[in-house]
Amino acid sequence: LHKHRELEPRAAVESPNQRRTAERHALAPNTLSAPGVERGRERMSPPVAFLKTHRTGASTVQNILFRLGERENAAFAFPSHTLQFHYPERFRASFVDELPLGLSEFDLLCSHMRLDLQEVRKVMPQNTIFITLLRDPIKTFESVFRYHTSSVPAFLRAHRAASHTGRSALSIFVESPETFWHPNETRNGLAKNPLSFDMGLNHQKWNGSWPEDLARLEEAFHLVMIAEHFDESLVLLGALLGLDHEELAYVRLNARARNSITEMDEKTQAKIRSWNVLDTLLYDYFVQVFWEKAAQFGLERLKLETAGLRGSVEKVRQRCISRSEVAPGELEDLLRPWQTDTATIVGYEVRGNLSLQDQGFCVRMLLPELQYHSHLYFRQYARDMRAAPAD
Ligand SMILES: Nc1ncnc2c1ncn2[C@@H]1O[C@H](COP(=O)(O)OS(=O)(=O)O)[C@@H](OP(=O)(O)O)[C@H]1O
Repeated sequence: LHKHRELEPRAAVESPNQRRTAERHALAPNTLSAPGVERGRERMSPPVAFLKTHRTGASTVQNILFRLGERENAAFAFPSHTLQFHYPERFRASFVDELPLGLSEFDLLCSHMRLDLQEVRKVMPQNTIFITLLRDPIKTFESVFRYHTSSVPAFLRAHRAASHTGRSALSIFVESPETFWHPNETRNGLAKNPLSFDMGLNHQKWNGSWPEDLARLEEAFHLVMIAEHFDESLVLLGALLGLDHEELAYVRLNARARNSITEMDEKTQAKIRSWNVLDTLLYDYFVQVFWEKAAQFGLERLKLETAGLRGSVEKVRQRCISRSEVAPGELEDLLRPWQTDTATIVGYEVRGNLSLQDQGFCVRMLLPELQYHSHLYFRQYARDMRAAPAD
């Protein structure tokens, strides 16, 4: 495997994201790879398009898919620039990088985008499995607000208005969101119904086509996972993709430190719900669809499999992690998640004295998105991921 390449993201101004050591890390071999997998393609699973929604637990699912793709030497449909498909623009097939030399189709797509189903279908093979992940809209919004405060104009205004008031920017925002939010302003997609926005729906207001749009999404997606039933969701994902418990085992990635979570009283929660009413509609709809799928799978079987998966998750934690919820400043570069100026994202310390094989397995399990993406991108194209084009 190539050496992990350091990246200089365009916006790397905050010290928590700066590479503080000159150390370069080689990723130890992927223990789950069959020998020689670097050369030949060893695809066993169907092609997958994973719509990576914001602040839902999607990096954790993406990590499972990254590991799957690396193991099987899959061709990733990566964005041509950065980690995201020109977000928050609506996805277009032209945002995808070229097919790797000698290949005729992509196998996996799992980077952030605003969905356009027809455009994704132009990129992915016909038998692609479509999956995504939704989270309780109140929790999602609180997380999105805190994490993306500086990059979403409406949030930034509320943040400024809150300074010196002793109140949270979130409570000030939801008290009168229209004061801070302008419908035509770009980069405000996440400021109202972020889940619906990512799903490509009209996220500003309900209209007559909503029921039809929801039904179309239901038809298109083989599985809409639910973060509140994360393990059950993974069991259903495993059944779709033919993955066993060890392949589905995960650690919770991209989580905020406790002091970066805004406490919400009931009034604030109710206001968040009403500002994001379309997300509630979307979420409730797919929770119901989820339990229909679970019933088809068999509820007793689901319970058993979930317990089995949890056992594997626990084993992986024991095997790989020496410390959890580690502050970014204490993490080595390779394992430090991307930070924003309004949220601290914690990570993990990998156990010392691991065999080379275990190191390869464990480091991949804990790799934050940027590091894993750039590793896979380099592996696929033998060049570094491109920075965002200049405006
Ligand atoms: N397994 C599992 N179950 C439940 N919740 C989980 C899980 N994995 C990650 N998380 C929580 O998801 C939040 C991060 O989401 P994303 O990775 O989608 O964020 S991002 O959009 O890629 O930045 C982040 O939420 P907050 O900590 O509330 O911000 C994570 O804690």
